[in-house]
Amino acid sequence: MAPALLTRRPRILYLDAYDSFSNNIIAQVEQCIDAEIVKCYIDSDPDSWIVPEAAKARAATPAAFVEYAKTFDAVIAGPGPGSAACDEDVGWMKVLWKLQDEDIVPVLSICLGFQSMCLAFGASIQKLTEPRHGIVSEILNNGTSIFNGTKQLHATQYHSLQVMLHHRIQTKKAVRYPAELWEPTETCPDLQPLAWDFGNRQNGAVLMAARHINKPFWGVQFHPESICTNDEGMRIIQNWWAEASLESRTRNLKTPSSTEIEQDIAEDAAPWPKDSLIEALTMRLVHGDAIPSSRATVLDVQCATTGSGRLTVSDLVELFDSPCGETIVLESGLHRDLRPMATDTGRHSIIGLVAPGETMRLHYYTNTQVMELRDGNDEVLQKWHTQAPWQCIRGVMSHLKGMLGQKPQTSTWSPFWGGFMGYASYEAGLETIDIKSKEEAEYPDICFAYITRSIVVDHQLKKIYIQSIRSTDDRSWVNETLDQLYDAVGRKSLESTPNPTPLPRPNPFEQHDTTLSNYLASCTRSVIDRDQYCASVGSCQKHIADGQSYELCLTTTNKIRARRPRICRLSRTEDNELSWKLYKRLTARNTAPFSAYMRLHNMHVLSSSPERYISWNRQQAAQCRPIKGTVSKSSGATATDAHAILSTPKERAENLMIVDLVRHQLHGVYGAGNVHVSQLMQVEEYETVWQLVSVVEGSPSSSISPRLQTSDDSWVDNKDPAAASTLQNQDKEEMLGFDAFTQSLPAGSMTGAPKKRSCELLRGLENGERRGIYSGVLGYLDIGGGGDFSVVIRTAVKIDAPNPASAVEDVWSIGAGGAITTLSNPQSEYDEMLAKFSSTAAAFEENGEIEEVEKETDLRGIWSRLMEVEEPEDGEDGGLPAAPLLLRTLQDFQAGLLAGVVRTTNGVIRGRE
Ligand SMILES: C=C(O[C@@H]1C=C(C(=O)O)C=C[C@H]1O)C(=O)O
Ligand SMILES: NC(=O)CC[C@H](N)C(=O)O
Repeated sequence: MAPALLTRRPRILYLDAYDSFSNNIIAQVEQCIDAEIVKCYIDSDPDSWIVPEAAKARAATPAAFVEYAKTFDAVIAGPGPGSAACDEDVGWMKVLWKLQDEDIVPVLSICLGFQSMCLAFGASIQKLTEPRHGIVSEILNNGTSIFNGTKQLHATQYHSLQVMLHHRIQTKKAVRYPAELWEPTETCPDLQPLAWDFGNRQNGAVLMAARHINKPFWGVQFHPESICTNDEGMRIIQNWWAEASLESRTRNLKTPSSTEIEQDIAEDAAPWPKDSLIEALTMRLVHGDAIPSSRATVLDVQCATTGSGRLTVSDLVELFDSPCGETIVLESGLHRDLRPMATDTGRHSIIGLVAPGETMRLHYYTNTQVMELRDGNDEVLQKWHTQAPWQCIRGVMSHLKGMLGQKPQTSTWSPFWGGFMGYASYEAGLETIDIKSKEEAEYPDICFAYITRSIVVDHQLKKIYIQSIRSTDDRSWVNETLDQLYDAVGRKSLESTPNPTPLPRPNPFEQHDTTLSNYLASCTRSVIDRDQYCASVGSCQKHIADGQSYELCLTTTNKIRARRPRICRLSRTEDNELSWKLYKRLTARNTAPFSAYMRLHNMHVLSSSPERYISWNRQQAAQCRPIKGTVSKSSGATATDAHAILSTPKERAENLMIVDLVRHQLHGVYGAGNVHVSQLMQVEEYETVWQLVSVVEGSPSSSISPRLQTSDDSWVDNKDPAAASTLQNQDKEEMLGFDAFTQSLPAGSMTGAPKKRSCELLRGLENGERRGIYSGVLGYLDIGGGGDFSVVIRTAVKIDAPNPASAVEDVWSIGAGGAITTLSNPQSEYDEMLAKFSSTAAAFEENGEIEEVEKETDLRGIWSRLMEVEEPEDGEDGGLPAAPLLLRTLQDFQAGLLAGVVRTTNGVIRGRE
């Protein structure tokens, strides 16, 4: 902690240039300095900020900003997309550098902020030869000023542009004597260099930090807050504050008191939607059209459990006839011996029973901003206009939680008791960051069914929970279902006796079904053209080189078309069952910890996602598990090869950027000191792949209310009206997970960073097409306060034609893509996209073998490069010869293999016969 030189708690203004790392900086500063930090965007109207009354009347002018800035002890000008030379990209930052002596405020500028500062004092901004995003390097500094006492500094960089002081080391690539490195130049006499990076030969010497020689302005080009910057990052902030607070001590600020601020917030934030509306909506959801009894509704969790034996999730779903109608299944993929694929993420499967005529739903459409409450027949009961759909859902969840009565009296816990199951589209996510989608969609952007009856399977304990949260007593249903499942478990066990080994999963590819066979035979696919995709990758890289983005997750929508069987046109049940069969083929071909089947409204969603977006438990501890980096085992790559590929700077940079982005999102909700990276870029071994996975966790701070601290078993229901105000605070604490869920949309691994600018660019690059359910999130919101959502990838989506009875063709959309960085190879990116598409498209192939996809010639490149790889002699035990194998070739090969262009037999690479 830096020495406190001010007699009161200092206030620091954080100017946010719409970066995806801002909250990490704020959290770091809060950990170094006991200060109040106020975050404002670079283009916000100062009048709309929490300002003293006097400043409130003024227009959004630089003068108003100056008045506002003067109320702070210091300012941090943060990083962001774009260029310091573009006024819109830096907003109010440029006013800082012109402050008159009497108004001057100490500033720490970071990255874009640093570039803006240097530009103001004579430097120019130039593109780096090789952009540096997510790259960690050793920074040479002179140990003075903000670097005072620093040891070896390793820091993460996120920049494409650099500051040119026209220093000899930059122009001549040499200095006359070592101390010249730290001297101001003739062009920029006011800027003293404090640090340089020599880590990249192409870029030469890149300026990493500077200070103004007689104004209290300091700046760094690197990111002191990144998870991969070492502890010296903290020391730099402390050093800055030690110098900045000396300046601040001499200033006499008129600062608003914190009660004034709170009042302002309370006045500004219009309480929407009204609590009474939310209550009415919740009642409608819970009671449908039934008239609620006079007593306050209590939702008891009625629950029974039994062993699952050898029953699979599919067996259970079919037992309830769910494939015939609407249903939602969240399935954790299992190994062949029925063990969970992943113990952390794949322990449970959840079947949401959608009762015909009974299950209520909420829909929301981004283009019209209309929300609908629908009844069990999918008819609209009520609809209303809202700009705050998530506030509405939040309110309902909060109310439902308040109605929770008795919890299950079981020794173990099911993560879902009942509540909402469904999805939010990518566009619903975009709306939360103020990117509007005006195009009409044929399906809702948010779709949640209110699930009151559910079956949860704990694959680890081999236990089934049969649960109901109906407002009326549902004991008899629970008991009948228990008997039904008990019998089914017994039957399945008899079927497999006397075979002592576990039953293999049924292979849907071996089961004969004429309708299905004909359907599959009629399938044709259309995949984006290689040149077109590579051109888009090139455009992404141009935007990155221009400093507009650090990483862009480019995607495309591929299609599979099939002739619709007559029987499916005639019978909705048959149509639904066909989707279910396709889902079973998908999970057999591409088993995944976040598989999901959803038939609701006009949507058929078949998902085999490997990626968790976010989960949070009932105590509000959240976990995100971003994946960036995959190596397929079937390529013949050994664990050593996988580690080698996944430790290349390209893969690590991709992963690091998303880890920092996810930390930023969680910091925004959980606050400084409560966000931890519990796993950083570890290679995890799965059944068929190695993955580079990080785990970022947010936990409620230790000051949280005792109610949340209690274990589930000692839950104390707090309905005492006297505790109302405490409850209001508790509401915030109890919805932390939900808030992290909504405030992190759209999922960062599908956008890139910085999120907002990247999403805007991607819309242009993807021709403004909706990504829809693909790229969205799918999962559940539990009435007990928890939740779990996957990222919707490796997923096929079909939307019913307006008149399904006469439609002759089914169109399945399968989105696929990948993160593009400056180090990406466009051809390999196409192959990677194709591989991801094919992992899902495989469900639509007749014999389960992957057919050659369109544009055969496209794949020749991979093959010819593979040919350069030494082939094992005939009869020699295969395995890829590791030494001559270029990493790039291995990646391409892997993509080719997934795409079905190449395959291995005993580890020896073969072309298609
Ligand atoms: C875009 C997709 O996947 C995303 C991109 C990944 C990557 O670039 O490595 C990995 C997992 C997903 O976050 C997709 O599967 O379509
Ligand atoms: N992280 C940043 O602030 C980046 C600044 C600027 N857009 C660049 O790429 O150089």
